[in-house]
Amino acid sequence: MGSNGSDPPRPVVGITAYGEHARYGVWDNESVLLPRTYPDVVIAAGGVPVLLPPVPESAAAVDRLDAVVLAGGPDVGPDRYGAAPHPRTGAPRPDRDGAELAVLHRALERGIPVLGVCRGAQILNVALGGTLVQHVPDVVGHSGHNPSPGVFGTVEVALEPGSRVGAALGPVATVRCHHHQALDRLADGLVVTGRAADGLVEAVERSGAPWVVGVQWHPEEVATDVRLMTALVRAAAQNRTTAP
Ligand SMILES: N[C@@H](CCC(=O)NCCCC(=O)O)C(=O)O
Repeated sequence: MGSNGSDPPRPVVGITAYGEHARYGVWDNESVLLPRTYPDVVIAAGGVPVLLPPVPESAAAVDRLDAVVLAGGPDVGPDRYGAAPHPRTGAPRPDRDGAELAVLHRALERGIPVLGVCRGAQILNVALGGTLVQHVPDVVGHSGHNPSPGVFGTVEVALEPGSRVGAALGPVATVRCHHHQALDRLADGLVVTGRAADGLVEAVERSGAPWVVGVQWHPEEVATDVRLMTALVRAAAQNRTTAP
């Protein structure tokens, strides 16, 4: 039941989190972390956020969720897509790779909506058999995708009419980006629905139900624009009413 006692319950959205060493309060230890912007944008879109730590048990938590957000984060291990590491690829994070791949596969099995953000779009492509460009400047230069550490670039993206991102955002979106990798060979079952002017893939989706979208940009970085997250939460609510 919703907060006023009569509305339908708000969709519960699991968000995958970082496992990082961190210092805060009295703590100086391994921590489960996520920028606050992620839960805030889920709440603003009408969902209830829960964190999914980078542990195998997070896949079991998917059975209690209505939707999943695969958050941004470190580089996906190249072994996950059959490549040798590029010198600029970050240190492997097998715990997070393994947990997110398991979360995603369980979400797809259950048929609940998924939004992959930046690394999350890359995980989506790798999970379904695609590959990644390991260092964008090798291909097109950074062109605003990754200006400097801690700074998000501004990129204009052309979106396919009739796609899920096009329906949510219109034909062109100006987005915030921070990535040095990108989608390369597209996985079977994914279609490109958004590209930057330099040709980099910025958005992909699976056709048909459920709602499965990956974006190379960061919708959670623009608190005033919750349209994409709202599309995810609406799809989750719709899915709950139609699921067997
Ligand atoms: N590592 C990948 C993914 C980009 C991404 O998710 N960026 C946001 C967070 C970055 C971080 O935590 O280091 C890439 O750079 O392409």
